[in-house]
Amino acid sequence: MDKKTAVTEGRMLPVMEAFYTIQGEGVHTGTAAYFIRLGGCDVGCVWCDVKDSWEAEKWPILGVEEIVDEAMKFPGRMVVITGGEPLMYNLGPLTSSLKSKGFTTHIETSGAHPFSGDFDWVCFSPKKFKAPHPSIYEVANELKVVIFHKSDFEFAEKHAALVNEGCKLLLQPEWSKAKFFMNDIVEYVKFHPNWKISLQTHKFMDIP
Ligand SMILES: C[S@@+](CC[C@H](N)C(=O)[O-])C[C@H]1O[C@@H](n2cnc3c(N)ncnc32)[C@H](O)[C@@H]1O
Ligand SMILES: Nc1nc2[nH]cc(C(=O)O)c2c(=O)[nH]1
Ligand code: SF4
Ligand SMILES: [Mg+2]
Repeated sequence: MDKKTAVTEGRMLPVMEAFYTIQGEGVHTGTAAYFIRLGGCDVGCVWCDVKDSWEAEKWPILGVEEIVDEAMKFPGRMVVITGGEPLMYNLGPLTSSLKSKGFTTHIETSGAHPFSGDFDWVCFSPKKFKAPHPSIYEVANELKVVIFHKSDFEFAEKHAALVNEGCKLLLQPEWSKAKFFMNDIVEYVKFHPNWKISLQTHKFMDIP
């Protein structure tokens, strides 16, 4: 079997790392989860906290069965597929295999590529560096906007107007600017109570 074709079809994927930890961000903060971090991203966020992931070629190409077998070794049944940008790949085979084994499937995505896969929870974090693909808006369960500049509040509202009504709205301080923007974010949420604050709690806990 040709590896390139298998990756195109989503039967094999470049895996940077996979680890069992606590979901540190967003609506499901505090829940035990197995993270699968796929290699490759073409979005190029200046403040990305996992720039090492960008080059897909650096990471081993693994078969979906092998990826799922590893996940099965841990007691938690929530899987978070992240990256890199996971929607660069066809996530159909990986998510259907995970769901057949009883996992709930979550994704962390910028939405910059067409949506694929069978997900129970979609966390959409749009970026100014590469516009989202229109397919993400109707499937997003959570809109999580990183605040790095004061103009990001307006950017957040622009995307909030495009997601479904039930979509949860969260503002997350960019890690290096968190102290600088914390007061602005707190005041924003106090006066726009349809938004909540998301913190990268795993960084405070010093866990992966
Ligand atoms: C590393 S990204 C990988 C998934 C996908 N590429 C994305 O951006 O959503 C995972 C999450 O971390 C957020 N993130 C990345 N760097 C960050 C930083 N320096 N401070 C706060 N959040 C950050 C992203 O916005 C995203 O919600
Ligand atoms: N603990 C933990 N929670 C996370 N939530 C989203 C993450 C990501 O990088 O996608 C992440 C991560 O890297 N670690
Ligand atoms: S889209 Fe995600 S992985 Fe890609 S550069 Fe931005 S934060 Fe990093
Ligand atoms: Mg992270």
